[in-house]
Amino acid sequence: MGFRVAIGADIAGVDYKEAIKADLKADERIDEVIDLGVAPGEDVDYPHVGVKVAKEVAEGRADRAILVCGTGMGMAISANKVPGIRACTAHDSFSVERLVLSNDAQVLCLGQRVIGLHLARRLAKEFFDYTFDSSSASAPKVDAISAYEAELGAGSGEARGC
Ligand SMILES: O=C[C@H](O)[C@H](O)COP(=O)(O)O
Repeated sequence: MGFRVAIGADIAGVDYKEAIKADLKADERIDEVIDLGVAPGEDVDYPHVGVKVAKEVAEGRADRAILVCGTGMGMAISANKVPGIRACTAHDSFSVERLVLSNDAQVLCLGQRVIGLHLARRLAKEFFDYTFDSSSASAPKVDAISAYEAELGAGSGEARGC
């Protein structure tokens, strides 16, 4: 079974998002591309798109996601607010490899104002070359991130009286 991929951008990233979406649709490793905006010409601030796309992954409707804004950084910061999400900007091949193999990240963030279109398209493609190995030496480190998230999440829930 192939990947279900959610994709999103703000107005500063929509051109790359459209190009990457077309590439993903032509990629035989990908079963479904879920475009959560923005549409060309539409202007929605990046946190709203980043969280919406991250929830698509966290709630199980997508396996991975790609987010594009001006730098990739605002999208990453926003997506990481969704529990269970590991998102980061990666603008070189080695970082994209380690993003999956070291960090088990589900979300790749790219900056349209930082890297060229051809590199962005190449990195988006490479993101699907890798699968995290849960028996690797990296796994306990990712587990530690999840444990901190659970501990801190439980604490804040209690503080809110949830
Ligand atoms: O990280 C934020 C993005 O780069 C966004 O596209 C632009 O944000 P700004 O308009 O606040 O610079």
